[in-house]
Amino acid sequence: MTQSPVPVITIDGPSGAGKGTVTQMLARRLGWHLLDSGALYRLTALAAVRQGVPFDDEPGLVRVAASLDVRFEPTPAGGPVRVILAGEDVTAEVRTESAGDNASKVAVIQAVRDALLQRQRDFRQAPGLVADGRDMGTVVFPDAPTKIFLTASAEERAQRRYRQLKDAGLSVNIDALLDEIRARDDRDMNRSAAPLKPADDAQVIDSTGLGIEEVLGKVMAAAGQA
Ligand SMILES: Nc1ncnc2c1ncn2[C@@H]1O[C@H](COP(=O)(O)OP(=O)(O)OP(=O)(O)O)[C@@H](O)[C@H]1O
Ligand SMILES: Nc1ccn([C@@H]2O[C@H](COP(=O)(O)O)[C@@H](O)[C@H]2O)c(=O)n1
Repeated sequence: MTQSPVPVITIDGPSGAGKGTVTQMLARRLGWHLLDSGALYRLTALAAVRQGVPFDDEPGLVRVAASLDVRFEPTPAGGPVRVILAGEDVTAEVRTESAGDNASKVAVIQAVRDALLQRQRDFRQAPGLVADGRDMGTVVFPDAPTKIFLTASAEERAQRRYRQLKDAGLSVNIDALLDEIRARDDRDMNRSAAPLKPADDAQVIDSTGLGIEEVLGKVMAAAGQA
């Protein structure tokens, strides 16, 4: 008898749409594993900077991506996962705006994406996986039974990021954040390698004006888990 594949819920969408937040809440409620695929691109860029590999050195970046020495360590009481790169805790560094921007520069290279593909697929473990990214439904898990494309207006995403950074005690400028979000959207949507777009069979959820619990409810309903 053939075994049915481990279920996957993919959550793709642009930066600041709430993918990470919803993915964490959903994975916790279902007791499933979680893949933060953006972290792998952020870590590739960070490791490249640390190893002195320039972003136009494609073979160098592929080497860095293929040999990433990373561990994701859950914290007690369901706090944020700690990210350990080559033995060093880089949890805060990997979440900065510049780490996200650098990630989107290395993510345009198809060979870098190829080097990270199997590592992402290895997260598919029983009882299930919730996977957050840009190409989870289109490339990494094309057979996922539930695909969500979570979006929101660029203005609202910039506002959310503004509040997040302000709450973290950082000095930020809303217009600069909006420009950065638009530039990242443009790079992610218009690259030739796995561009950001909804899979043909994705359900699109626009979270503009919706609270986090409301969005979670819609995602769970779409996944048949309500
Ligand atoms: N529906 C919502 N309403 C208000 N704030 C939200 C909502 N969803 C997420 N947020 C807040 O917006 C910020 C960005 O959310 P999150 O990190 O989940 O986005 P993301 O799509 O994973 O972004 P990225 O791709 O850049 O990692 C966080 O501070 C989060 O708490
Ligand atoms: N599946 C993915 C995930 C991410 N990227 C690129 O990484 C950047 C950072 O992602 P975050 O989700 O952590 O903000 C993102 O802007 C993409 O360029 C990707 O290409 N594919």
